[in-house]
Amino acid sequence: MARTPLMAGNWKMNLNHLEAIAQVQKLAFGLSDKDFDAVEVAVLPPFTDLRSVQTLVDGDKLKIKYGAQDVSAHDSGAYTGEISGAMLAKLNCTYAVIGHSERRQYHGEDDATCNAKVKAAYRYGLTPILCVGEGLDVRKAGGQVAHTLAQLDGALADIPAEQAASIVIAYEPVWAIGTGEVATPEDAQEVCGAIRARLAELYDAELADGVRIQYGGSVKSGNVAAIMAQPDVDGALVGGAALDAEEFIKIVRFRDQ
Ligand SMILES: O=C(CO)COP(=O)(O)O
Repeated sequence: MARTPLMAGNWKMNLNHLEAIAQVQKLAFGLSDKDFDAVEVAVLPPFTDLRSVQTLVDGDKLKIKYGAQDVSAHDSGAYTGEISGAMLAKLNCTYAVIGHSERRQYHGEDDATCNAKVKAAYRYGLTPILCVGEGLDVRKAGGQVAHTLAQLDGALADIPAEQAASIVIAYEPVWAIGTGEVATPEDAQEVCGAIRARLAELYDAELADGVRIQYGGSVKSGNVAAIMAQPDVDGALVGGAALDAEEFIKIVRFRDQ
């Protein structure tokens, strides 16, 4: 099955709502219909930017998709500081990132939390971008596949095939995030291939064949082509390089690099 590559910019805690408007305008100006025919492009701004991004995307009928960097596991109520799936759906978000390593590391999110958030995303029609990946200790011990697949199993517990068919998985080895140390294309393929094989076991081969698996961790215009050449890598989840519109556009145009 031909999987449309997904290039998504995770802005993390960068760019206020005014800067977000400028950034999306730069992307819209720089990208052409030809780009959007070949690649799905998404931005994942902070919550406070989403309304501005929605207004711009709707008003100018932009083909850029957008989503949130997290979603609450709860539907509504006394959860100070949380943002619900219903609120994100109301903003026409397509995606919700779930289980980013920074949420796991700094906010105590575990696989059960991720599972609850995946369910919450699907309750409101949001597509999860589920992040998985090992830290340096696990990598040094050669445990990257087992570790990453255990995260996948945990987050997908009780998720039916109708829902899992649309999920996006982002393999982000923690040691490669923001470090400038990119995984080799072979490293990325090893784990992304194992993720697809596990999806085939958990569901079936056809479903696994259709799911997009991104690589994330120090992706730049200079390394994206080699990573995208791997058979089981269907896109990139880009952090730092997504804050530079020109650089992100080059990443979208990975075939030209
Ligand atoms: O965490 C990431 C994307 O979610 C990757 O970040 P960097 O591209 O800055 O390494």
